[in-house]
Amino acid sequence: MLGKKRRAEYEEADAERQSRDLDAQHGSAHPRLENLARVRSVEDGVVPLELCRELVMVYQAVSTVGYRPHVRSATIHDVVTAAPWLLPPLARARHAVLCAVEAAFGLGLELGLEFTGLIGWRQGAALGWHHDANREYLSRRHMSAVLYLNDQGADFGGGDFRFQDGPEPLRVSPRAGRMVAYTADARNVHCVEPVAWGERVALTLWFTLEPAAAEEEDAKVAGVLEQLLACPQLQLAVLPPPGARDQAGQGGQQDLDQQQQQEEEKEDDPGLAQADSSGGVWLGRGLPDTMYLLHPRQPEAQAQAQPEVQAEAESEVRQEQAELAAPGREPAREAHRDREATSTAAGTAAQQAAEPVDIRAQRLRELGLHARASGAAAGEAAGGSGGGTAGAEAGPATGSECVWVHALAAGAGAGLEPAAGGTGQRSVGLRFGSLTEALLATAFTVYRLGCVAADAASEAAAAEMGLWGDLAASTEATPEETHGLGTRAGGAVARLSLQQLAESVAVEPQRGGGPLRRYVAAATAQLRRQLPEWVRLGSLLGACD
Ligand SMILES: O=C(O)CCC(=O)C(=O)O
Ligand SMILES: [Fe+2]
Repeated sequence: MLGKKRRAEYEEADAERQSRDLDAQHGSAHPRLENLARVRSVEDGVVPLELCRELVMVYQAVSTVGYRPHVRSATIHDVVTAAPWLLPPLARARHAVLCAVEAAFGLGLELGLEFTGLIGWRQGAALGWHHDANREYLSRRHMSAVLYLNDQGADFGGGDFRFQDGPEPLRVSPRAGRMVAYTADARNVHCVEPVAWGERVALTLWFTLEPAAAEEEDAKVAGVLEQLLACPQLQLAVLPPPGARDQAGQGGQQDLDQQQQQEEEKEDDPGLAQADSSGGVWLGRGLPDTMYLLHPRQPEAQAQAQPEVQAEAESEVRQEQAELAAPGREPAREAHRDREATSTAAGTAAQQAAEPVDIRAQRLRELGLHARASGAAAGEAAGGSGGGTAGAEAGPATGSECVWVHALAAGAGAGLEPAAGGTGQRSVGLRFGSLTEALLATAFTVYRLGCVAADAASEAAAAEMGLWGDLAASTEATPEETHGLGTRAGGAVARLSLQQLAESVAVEPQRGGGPLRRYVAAATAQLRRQLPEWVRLGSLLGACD
């Protein structure tokens, strides 16, 4: 708890801040936002209630005091630093909000995330009239979105959000799953009324139209994950990528045995053979390569015909990884020099193309995770040299570039079906919107493996697995939810959830054995060492100050 003196200091600073807010010179709209059809939007059901509850738990586990009186917060950076395995729900929610904001304002994939934070407002917390770009250093904040995670009346009293003037609605009463989004400029002066009791928890996001600013948050998160995944305790016995026999793992005889068995299984395992021949991009040092084969999705015939392009992509990824690992790095900064120009092109293409174009795919290409022009019109327009093949089996065609994880290409992903519109092929493509998302998936999967190993040993881990189990049950309702990292406007792109990816690892394949199962056995043995620490941190879930 804060001492009285410190609290008084905070309150004084806050009062001063608020009094300056409306005098601030900043607050003119970004040119792109000047002529929007609307400047604010309120929408319910932006994420499922289960996800809201989960995020409240993440908030409780990670938040700290400090940034204003009676308010606690956990930024995405706090979460990745303190408890990276709690990132996936945060990543899912921020992605869903991003999609909702883009759709509501017709911003066609132009927004980048500048700030992601879980914020809890306790009794007495309030915020006077202000707009969100009211400081020089905040001028790159162009759009704001607040996703409420719990319910006024049930979890807290007071705490209404109000706009000072302008279009209706002028008052927004927080409830779980409700989002208020608005331009951050002076057209949207707003306040938060005092919280009378309880705790009001929200996911607050700021978006930017500045490409460089859009990268910083993700780069920080990816940087921490990279470090974590490279840490010795998490070094996994890496099975060699299919076909890369000279890159045998470090685990001695056991790995060699696994490798041998894997080779044997390839004979009757078309999925694995396909992954092998398409020569995808392997993500990350020390990662479970059998699970994370990133490669641009393409017809099989092309996959075999263009190995050199794949090789180029692979070496670009290695270079990128080296950059990520280098101290003082500024990842992918150079790649963004031209982004403003290309994103304008992307915007035009998005308007012209019948299907949406995913600008995050462009970011992936910049990161070197994609290097192929395969003739998709929208993709070419969006990036010049890029382009991918529409997802025939894993969702309605989008014409956008994709990075696909051929998860468990051996088809061992029990519980993973091809996404909506699937043709029933065994190879399952998972689409990630960014390197960060892919890394998050990795971190999450590692965590899940730890949970599986802890199964019998730890009540804390088991309780948490129960939570995930409930979520799994709740996501079976509709294909959209099942594949729900969120659907883009018009539902044109379906995504598999990270949870499903994790489950694909945790669930033992029905047909028994296979490289996946052996991988899980080897990895869990190693992860067990890490487990006590996870359990200790996991038990912080639900703890309050
Ligand atoms: O939590 C809310 O409803 C709005 C918060 C807000 O206006 C801000 O953080 O700038
Ligand atoms: Fe605000």
